[in-house]
Amino acid sequence: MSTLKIAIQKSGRLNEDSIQILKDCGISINNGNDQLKAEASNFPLEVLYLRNSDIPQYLIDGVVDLAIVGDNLLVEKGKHIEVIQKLGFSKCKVSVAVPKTFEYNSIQDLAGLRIATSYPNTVNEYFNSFGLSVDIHQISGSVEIAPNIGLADAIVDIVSSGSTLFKNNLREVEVILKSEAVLAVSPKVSPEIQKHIDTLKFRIQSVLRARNSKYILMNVPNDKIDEIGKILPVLRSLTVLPLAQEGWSSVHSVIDKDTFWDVIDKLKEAGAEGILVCPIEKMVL
Ligand SMILES: Nc1ncnc2c1ncn2[C@@H]1O[C@H](COP(=O)(O)OP(=O)(O)OP(=O)(O)O)[C@@H](O)[C@H]1O
Ligand SMILES: O=P(O)(O)OC[C@H]1O[C@H](OP(=O)(O)OP(=O)(O)O)[C@H](O)[C@@H]1O
Ligand SMILES: [Mg+2]
Repeated sequence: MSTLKIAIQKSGRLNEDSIQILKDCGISINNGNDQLKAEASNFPLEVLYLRNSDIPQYLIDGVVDLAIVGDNLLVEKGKHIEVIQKLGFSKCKVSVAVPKTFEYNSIQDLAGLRIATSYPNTVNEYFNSFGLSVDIHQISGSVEIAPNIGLADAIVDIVSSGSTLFKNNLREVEVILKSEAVLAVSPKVSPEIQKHIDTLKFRIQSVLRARNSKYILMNVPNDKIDEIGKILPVLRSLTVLPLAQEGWSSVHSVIDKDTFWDVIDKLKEAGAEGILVCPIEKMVL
C-alpha cells in the first residue's frame, strides 16, 4: 500500500504545532522527532523532519507529497505550490523595517539602498512592483542586527509581536505580506496518494473547526426560545430538550470561540440561565 510522505519542520516555530495537529487527527507517530523520519502506526503516513526553508524544494521535486510550512516560504521559494489548507498557527508578517532615526516617508526612500534579508525573492519582487531596485544582502538569521553593525540601511524580516524590532531600534514601515502555517501539496502526487491527502485534509478541517468553536448549552423559558434562536448562529437548527421543570427547556448550540462573550451577554439579556460553554474535541460536517 502507498504511504503519504509529509514534511514538517524539524525544530523551530512550526514544529510543536505541526506535531500537535497530526496528533489531534488521531495519528500516532512512532519515535517522536528524535529521528529525521518516522512512521505513523495507524495511518499510511511517513513524517520527514526537515528545515522549513528546504521544504518548498522538496515539494517541487516530489520528494514529499505534503508539508506543513510557513506560507511566507512558499511566496519566497514555491510560488506554484498549491496550498490546500491554512492552519491558523505561526501567524506573522514579512515587513520592511528601518532604524528609528531613518526619516522614512515612502518606499521610494529606500531606492538603491542596502536591504538585509533572508527572503531575497520576496524583497526583489516587492521593490520591482514599485519600479525600484535595491541592493540585497542575503543573510540567514539575526537579520535585525544588520543596520546596527553597518551591514544594511534597512531590513525585510518576519515580525510578530514587534519586540525584536523594538530591541534593535528598528520600526516597521511596510507590511509586504501576512503569513501563517499552511498545508501545501506537491505537484507530483499520484491519484492513490491524493486519496490519503483527502482523508488527512478532512480530519484536519474537523480539528480546526473544533478549535474555532465552543459547545454552548443553557436553560431557557419556552417563550424565549425563538428570541434565543435568533442570537445563536447554528449549524442546522437548535437542539431543544424539555427540562423537568415545567415551561423551561435546555437549548444547545455551537458558537464561534472569538465571539462567544458577546453572544453570552445577549443570551443573558434575552432570559437564558445556567449557561455552560464547553470545548469541542472534533467537529465533523
Ligand atoms: N516570531 C514568529 N512568530 C510567528 N511565526 C513565526 C515567527 N518567526 C517565524 N515564524 C513562522 O515560522 C516559520 C519558521 O520559522 P523558524 O524561525 O522556526 O525557522 P526558520 O529559521 O525560518 O527555518 P528553518 O527550519 O529552515 O531553520 C517562518 O517561516 C514563519 O512562517
Ligand atoms: O516580532 P517578534 O515577536 O519579535 O518575532 C520576530 C522574530 O522571530 C523570528 O526569529 P526567531 O525567534 O524564530 O529566531 P531565528 O532568527 O533564530 O529564526 C524572526 O526571524 C524575527 O526575528
Ligand atoms: Mg526564525
